[in-house]
Amino acid sequence: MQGHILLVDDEQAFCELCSLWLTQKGYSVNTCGNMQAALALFEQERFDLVVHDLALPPTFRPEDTVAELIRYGDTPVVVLTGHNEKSLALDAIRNGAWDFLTKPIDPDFLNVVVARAIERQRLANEVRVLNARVEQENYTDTLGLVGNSKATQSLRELIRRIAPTDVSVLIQGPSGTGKELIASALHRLSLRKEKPFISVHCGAIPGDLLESELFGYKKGAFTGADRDRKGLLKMADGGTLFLDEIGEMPLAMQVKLLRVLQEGSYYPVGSRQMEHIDIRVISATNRDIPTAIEEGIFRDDLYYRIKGLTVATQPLQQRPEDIPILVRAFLERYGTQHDQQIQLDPAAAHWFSQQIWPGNVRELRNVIESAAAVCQNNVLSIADLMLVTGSSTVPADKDTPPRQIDLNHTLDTQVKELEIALIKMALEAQGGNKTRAAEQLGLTRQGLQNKILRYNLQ
Ligand SMILES: Nc1ncnc2c1ncn2[C@@H]1O[C@H](COP(=O)(O)OP(=O)(O)OP(=O)(O)O)[C@@H](O)[C@H]1O
Repeated sequence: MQGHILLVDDEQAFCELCSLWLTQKGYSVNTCGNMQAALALFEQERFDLVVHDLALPPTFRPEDTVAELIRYGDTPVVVLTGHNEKSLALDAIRNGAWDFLTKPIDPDFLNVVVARAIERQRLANEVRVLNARVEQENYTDTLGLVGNSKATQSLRELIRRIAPTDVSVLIQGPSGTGKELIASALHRLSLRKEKPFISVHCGAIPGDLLESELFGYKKGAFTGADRDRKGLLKMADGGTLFLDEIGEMPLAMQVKLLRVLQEGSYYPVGSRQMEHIDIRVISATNRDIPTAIEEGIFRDDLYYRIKGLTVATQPLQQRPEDIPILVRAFLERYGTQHDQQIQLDPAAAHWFSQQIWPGNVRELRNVIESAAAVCQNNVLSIADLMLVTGSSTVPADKDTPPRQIDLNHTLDTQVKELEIALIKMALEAQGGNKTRAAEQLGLTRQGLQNKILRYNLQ
């Protein structure tokens, strides 16, 4: 079939003749005698072209038809006009019609105009598909980083540029904003990609174990060391060592790590044999390291060593335009994993954008996966979201901290509660960075510090 055409004309004999010409050329044709019926059919079926008379019942006023042509959207419309209706034809074209034909219709002319219009529609569809593909690639590229906000776009660009270099990278940002994802993307795009990517969660390994985990040990080095064990540093040799939550590393271990990074060599616990390694170090933290240095819990020399290039991740609150894209991507991933296509109810889609996500992308993803698991008939609804989040109402607005107004409490108490909630939110959103949290709240750093002390929020 060459294309599907909707022919709208109140003259039945003309419709029959025209349909015959077009079907002989391989098109399929539906005819309607008035615009109302045509629009109803247009809603139900997908047409490649509409061929439209202008003087139609009930009013037979061509201007009325011209004004309504817009309702055929992107589908090309060829209008049929009488001999002295040139200005009407021009009006129709101004209103979006693709071309016009003057009655009486010459079948050869009809054929040429219809073929051109259908070809134009085919090309427009192709462009649309290609654009959607490019857009999709922008949203989720090989880095696995979904989102199309300015922040996410810049992040991708930065990753692409710094990945092939061997420079150390410090990724800084709130929890759940993709720091580990970025570290692994940096490795995958680096020249070390064939070698190991070893991830060490510095906050999860107890301080006294961290040294033997990183450096490895010799049999008999301590009670329980019943065999030689290779450390994570050696395992990462030639590849990338990812030091997650480096801000949590005990000070004593920081000194030892600094030495390894400076010298590229170290002794495993209980060994006299020096090991040499060649690693690229990527670190991540949700702490504000300069503040940690001021507080004496992080060494400035180690900071300057690991800092190299700093990549900052933003909380979802600062890039809300990523939320719908992430929701769609996680639903699709869930669907692929479970061989199930899940639709998102429009109210549920709206709900996601209305929420504050302190746990950022991780929290968003968990909520989607839990709701997808309990949803019925493959449609994820508000009720599913309420069920998995334990909420009973939809919060009013994302800028409004969730709280109850209660006339049984004094204004002072409630203002204080609101202040505490806002300060906590800002600190959480800024990964504990007081300077940025103060900026977000419109306070000076000292002003914020005073409130933190007053409300005992340390
Ligand atoms: N832009 C993104 N696109 C797709 N998935 C993302 C994105 N950002 C984060 N995620 C997903 O969110 C989850 C949390 O990400 P990740 O562990 O990288 O965050 P993090 O910043 O390292 O968190 P933490 O500081 O708590 O360790 C992961 O499942 C990750 O795949």
